[in-house]
Amino acid sequence: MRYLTEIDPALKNILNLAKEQQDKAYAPYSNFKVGAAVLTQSGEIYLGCNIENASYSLTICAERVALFKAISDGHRDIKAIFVIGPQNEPISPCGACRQVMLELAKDATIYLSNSDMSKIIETNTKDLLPYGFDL
Ligand SMILES: O=c1ccn([C@H]2C[C@H](O)[C@@H](CO)O2)c(=O)[nH]1
Ligand SMILES: [Zn+2]
Repeated sequence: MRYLTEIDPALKNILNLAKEQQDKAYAPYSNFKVGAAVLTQSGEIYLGCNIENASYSLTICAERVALFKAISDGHRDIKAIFVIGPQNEPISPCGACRQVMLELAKDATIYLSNSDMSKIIETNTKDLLPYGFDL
């Protein structure tokens, strides 16, 4: 895990797409809008936002939406995941997302950004979930 103060321009473009996706978030309960992007090895990009529900626990996080879109399109080769939140510090994925990423994006590089992309953490699934459950 390391802190980046700048990011490769190609990656920054993808992070920007994730940022735009924050506007699409359906978050009337928390008003906490998160955007995500998933990059496949073949270069395709899938975007996601968080989608909440009046039955709060049914909420799904932005990164799982983006990842499930990629998986449901047949991709099993996830290269990178980008998540951007509304705070001044980089977003931190919840435990459920960490478990899902460990299974579906084992070898991905994960970029976690604050709202203005001035603080970005570069990490991976193992660092995010040491000793995670697997069969
Ligand atoms: O990494 C994260 C952390 C939180 N959320 C969402 C879930 C909920 O809608 C809102 C507040 O927790 O933010 C995400 O989408 N991704
Ligand atoms: Zn989550």
